[in-house]
Amino acid sequence: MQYVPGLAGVPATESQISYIDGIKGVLTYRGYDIQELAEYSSFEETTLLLLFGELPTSEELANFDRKLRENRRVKYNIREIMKNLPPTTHPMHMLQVVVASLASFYPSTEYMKGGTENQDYINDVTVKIIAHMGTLVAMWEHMRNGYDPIEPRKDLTYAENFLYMVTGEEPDKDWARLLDAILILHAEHTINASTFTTMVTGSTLANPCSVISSAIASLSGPLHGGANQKVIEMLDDIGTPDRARPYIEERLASKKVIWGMGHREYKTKDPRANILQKLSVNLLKDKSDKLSVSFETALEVEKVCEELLGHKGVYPNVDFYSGILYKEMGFDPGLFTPIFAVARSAGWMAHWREQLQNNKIFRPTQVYKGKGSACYLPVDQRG
Ligand SMILES: CC(=O)SCCNC(=O)CCNC(=O)[C@H](O)C(C)(C)COP(=O)(O)OP(=O)(O)OC[C@H]1O[C@@H](n2cnc3c(N)ncnc32)[C@H](O)[C@@H]1OP(=O)(O)O
Ligand SMILES: O=C([O-])CC(=O)C(=O)O
Repeated sequence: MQYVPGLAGVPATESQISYIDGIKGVLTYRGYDIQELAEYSSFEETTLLLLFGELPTSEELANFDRKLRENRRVKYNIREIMKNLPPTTHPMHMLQVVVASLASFYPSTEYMKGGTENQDYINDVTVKIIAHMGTLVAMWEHMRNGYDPIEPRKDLTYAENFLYMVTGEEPDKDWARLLDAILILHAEHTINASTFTTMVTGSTLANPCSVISSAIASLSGPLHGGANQKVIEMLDDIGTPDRARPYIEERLASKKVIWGMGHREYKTKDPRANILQKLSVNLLKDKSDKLSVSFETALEVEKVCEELLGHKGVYPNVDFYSGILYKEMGFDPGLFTPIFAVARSAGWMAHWREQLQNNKIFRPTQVYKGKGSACYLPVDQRG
């Protein structure tokens, strides 16, 4: 029996949701190329595609969109739970706690029987969780700064409402479209750590709110979704493009990772990093005729890393350019990973549902390396 660290290359499931070609740099959701979806689809439509496997008809889309809009508002008790968190709570920790607490309001006795026989509960809770994610992140942005949250609106798309709830201003259509594309790009990515967490927790038939809470915890780590905040901190630390090379060389010499670089599945540049880089250029050009210092520094970091790490197949991943976009859009760095979580809730729910269709509890084995047998000695007889 061979142990494979990190289960690298070990299939954990059979899935129909998304596909990666890590050599060619291709990502598809249900067969549709990510570039096309980012350009032409909406987060709402992409979510339906991920959940049900087909692009929806206009009636199906309108129906789903209406349900998402109707489920944006959170219960008073949830708001009270949030009020009692210290304002220093990182938005990812808030999200983990509050999404777990949703289980109190959406208990899962029927679904706990297993299988997918209670399809209404599964569909309702899917909408509830995805609709609530954006609301909770936007609410906390005000609450952690000592202000009352802004109520969600039903007349706006998911991305528009998120922008409105964070800024309190009428959402700019171009920025909402940009955020929509960002949400699509982050919505799904095969069996990454947080999706695997979803599947493991889901396989025990835990309440779906607990399932998604565990996925949020997994995404928060800096080796996974938490890297997007680390990237902007790193770029700020570097300061200017001319300081990139010595900074990278020093980090590599002390065996530290370069944030936003490298990926288990891609041995080339992540296709989403290419798209996010182009979106950054467009946004920056719209705002001024000069690129930002962060962006120039990022380009230099990418160049130096290609030279020093390219032979290991280490190139920019999805987290490398997203922070620059968020920064230009005026989001606080604490919001970067939560925005990722909002988007990824679509993929998590799709995998949770797929797991239930043919559930078998995850219970791998181990290669035991401990003592053969040990003889118990009472504490007063130990040397
Ligand atoms: C949304 C996401 O989760 S995307 C990933 C976000 N995470 C990051 O950006 C953190 C930085 N990146 C990393 O730590 C890694 O690349 C991971 C965790 C993403 C993938 O890890 P693994 O698939 O286990 O790759 P592994 O660590 O084996 O890397 C292979 C080689 O490349 C090197 N390498 C990989 N990523 C990096 C990096 N970011 N900086 C420096 N060296 C790196 C490793 O040191 C290793 O070198 P070695 O063969 O000489 O020992
Ligand atoms: O796939 C992974 O390992 C990490 C991830 O979630 C992504 O890149 O979107």
